[in-house]
Amino acid sequence: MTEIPSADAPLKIGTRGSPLALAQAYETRSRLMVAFDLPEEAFDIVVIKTTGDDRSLIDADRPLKEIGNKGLFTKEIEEAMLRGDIDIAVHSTKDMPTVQPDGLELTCFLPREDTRDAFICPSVDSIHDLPKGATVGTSSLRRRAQLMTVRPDLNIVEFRGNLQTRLKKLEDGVAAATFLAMAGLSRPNMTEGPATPIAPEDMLPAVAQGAIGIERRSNDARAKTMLDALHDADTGIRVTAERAFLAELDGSCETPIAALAELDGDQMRMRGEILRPDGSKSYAGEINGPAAEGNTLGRKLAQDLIAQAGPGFFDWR
Ligand SMILES: NCc1[nH]cc(CCC(=O)O)c1CC(=O)O
Repeated sequence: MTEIPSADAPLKIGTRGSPLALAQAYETRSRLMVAFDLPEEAFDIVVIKTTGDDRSLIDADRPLKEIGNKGLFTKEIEEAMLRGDIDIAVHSTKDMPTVQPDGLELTCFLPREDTRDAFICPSVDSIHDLPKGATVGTSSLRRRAQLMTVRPDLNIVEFRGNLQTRLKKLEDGVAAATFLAMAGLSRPNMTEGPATPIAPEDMLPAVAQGAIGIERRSNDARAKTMLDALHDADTGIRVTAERAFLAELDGSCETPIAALAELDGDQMRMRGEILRPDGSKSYAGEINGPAAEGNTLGRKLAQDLIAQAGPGFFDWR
């Protein structure tokens, strides 16, 4: 077992307070307890409220991107870590900007779970079976654009809040269906219910969907030792390639973007898609190559799509 430098004080694990975020923090703590044979008391879970958790902002039905897109769920957590109030931060990597602030790094990824989206609908099992003009709820720009390419007749409304809130809205007839990441259902153990996984061919997931990422201060030797032991190399390679794709395209959350890198031995297959927000145009592509060059593959795929889309594609921004 690796020796932990100066393990006297508990390791402070920062997280948001949502059921999904807490489940991710508990999973991280359990893995550290096993890896280093430590008791629960060796850790403190510190809940931090972020802009994205501010009910007064969230309850107003404004699209998330208007509230402040980049780092909506991460800014306050990163500030706490830079101050030393927490030592590590557990995130859904999907919510993370592609670049971390000076002094912090995101280099630890837990084994990736189901990357697919789920179709949540009490009445039918597929998007294609929804009645003409049906109302569906989502606050995701990507899902909205992808839906509009296949079902331009649907009435898409802003849908926010945790799983319970959304299910209640479906019950109340506010919408016929909604969408969630499969990983967001399984982590807090809420797979029961009207959820059908959607194949990536039908809805390519968001960059890094289903991957928990753990951030730390660059100069924290204890945190580095602990997180190095949890890191899953394959997940790291996949997520890094997808984030390179995202960085090359945009970086902000204003463009509907999807990507999925998969490994077969030392080979990577990566699919990507960019869309106009209204679904009127979408460009998709695929690239294959050595996993060791994942970063380059991600950037190349992004450039291919930019070339396909032609000049002016991003003009609506
Ligand atoms: N945007 C919120 C968010 N961030 C991460 C997940 C799910 C878990 C994951 O993909 O890691 C979700 C919920 C969702 O998209 O349904």
